[in-house]
Amino acid sequence: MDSIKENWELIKQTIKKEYDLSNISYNTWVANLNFYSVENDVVTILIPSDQAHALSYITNKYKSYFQVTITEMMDHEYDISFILEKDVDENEDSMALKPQYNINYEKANLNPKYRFDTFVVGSNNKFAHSASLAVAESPGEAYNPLYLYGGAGLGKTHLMHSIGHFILNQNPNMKVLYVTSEQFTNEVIESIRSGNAAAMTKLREKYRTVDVLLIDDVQFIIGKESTQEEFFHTFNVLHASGKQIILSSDKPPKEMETLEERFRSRFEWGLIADIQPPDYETRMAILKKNAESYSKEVDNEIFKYIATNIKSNIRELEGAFNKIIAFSKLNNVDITLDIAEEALKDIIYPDKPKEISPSFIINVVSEQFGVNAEDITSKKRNSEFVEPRQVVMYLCRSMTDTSYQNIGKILGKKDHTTIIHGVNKITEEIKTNEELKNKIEIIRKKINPS
Ligand SMILES: Nc1ncnc2c1ncn2[C@@H]1O[C@H](COP(=O)(O)OP(=O)(O)OP(=O)(O)O)[C@@H](O)[C@H]1O
Repeated sequence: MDSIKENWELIKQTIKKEYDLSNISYNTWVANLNFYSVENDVVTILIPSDQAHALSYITNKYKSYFQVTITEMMDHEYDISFILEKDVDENEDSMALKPQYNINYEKANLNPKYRFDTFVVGSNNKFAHSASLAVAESPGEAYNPLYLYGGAGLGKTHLMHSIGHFILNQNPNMKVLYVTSEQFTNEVIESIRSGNAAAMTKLREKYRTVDVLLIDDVQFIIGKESTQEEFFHTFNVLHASGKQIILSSDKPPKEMETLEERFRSRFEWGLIADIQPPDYETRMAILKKNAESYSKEVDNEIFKYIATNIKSNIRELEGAFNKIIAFSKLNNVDITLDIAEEALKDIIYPDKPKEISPSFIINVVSEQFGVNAEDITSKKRNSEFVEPRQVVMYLCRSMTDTSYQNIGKILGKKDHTTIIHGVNKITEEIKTNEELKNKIEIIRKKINPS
């Protein structure tokens, strides 16, 4: 049997083919991964040091691909572990710390794209950005809790993840944990439902032993009785022991009508920082930064067109740009102002009020499910893409006037019967599946906060 090392390039190519990876995904994430060792049936793979921020992303997304492919090719079961190149190069003494660093990164639940160096600072978010940096530099000391608030799609989540990455880079042994309030709620409900004391103890251990806890969209926890009670005690334990808490919400504490006084006072202990909608210059800068990963030159007029017409939500701004790119690729045309106008005609109506577009729905759903928008509109049948795709079908029907035929077209030329099936499937599923119902509710609020 040939060794894994000798077959390394073949293994990677097989993964590309079998899992239908685009050239961009393959070149960005897989091509640079090198074989390091096999010991006790564990294959260790080297990640280049300049991708340190992507360790947890690569592990989450590609570990199983490598495991299945290598096991099948070698006809022997292997486990997979990833290690950063720089950790291997360093001397023996410091190696003792490194495995912990890897584990901490994997557990932190951070999106590799959301870092300080990919965050554009403008007058709208300057204060929140400085406060986040201050907290990242001295967790537990500068401001505790840090409470970030602002409208939908303005960068709260991006800043939270940036703080997490920064802290882990500076303090590899710190335990950082990012969760959405939806994840937190589901875990609390699950451990209560199990009726098992050990499950509750495990949950408490998970949340009360971290050094940095980041909870996104905390407004969704407020009012949910047992979840908010669990959150309250977690908050107290962490705060009392000087651990850093970072929260985000759509409103400042004083404007949250149903917020009890005990929460309000705690949220106000540290620093409250708001993020406002971006001004024109910041919108242009974000669009240009976003376009850096696109291989072709884009005329400034296109950026101006988007930045002039989409003002209040950065998720929409990015979605509009992605839509123009997709439109030009699908129709095999260059990007001109006419093409941009055509591509965005369902988003930008010159004189009509803004409507909710299917592409915006796809964007929000993909973010909430943690998958790429292009996978939702692809033909891939992997289970992780099927459910979000059906949720898009369901929301397009219930939140827009788009016909079954058009939803089918938008979702990669699917037949209208597939769309009807998807819509029915979700309609039935949410009658019994609380978790999915909750998730869809949050997505709805993100799509249409009013
Ligand atoms: N200042 C910025 N620079 C670069 N990208 C940004 C900036 N602000 C937001 N974005 C991008 O906009 C998108 C939406 O941002 P994010 O998810 O952080 O918003 P949010 O405020 O958490 O929204 P929600 O309340 O709906 O969850 C993300 O892709 C994020 O990377």
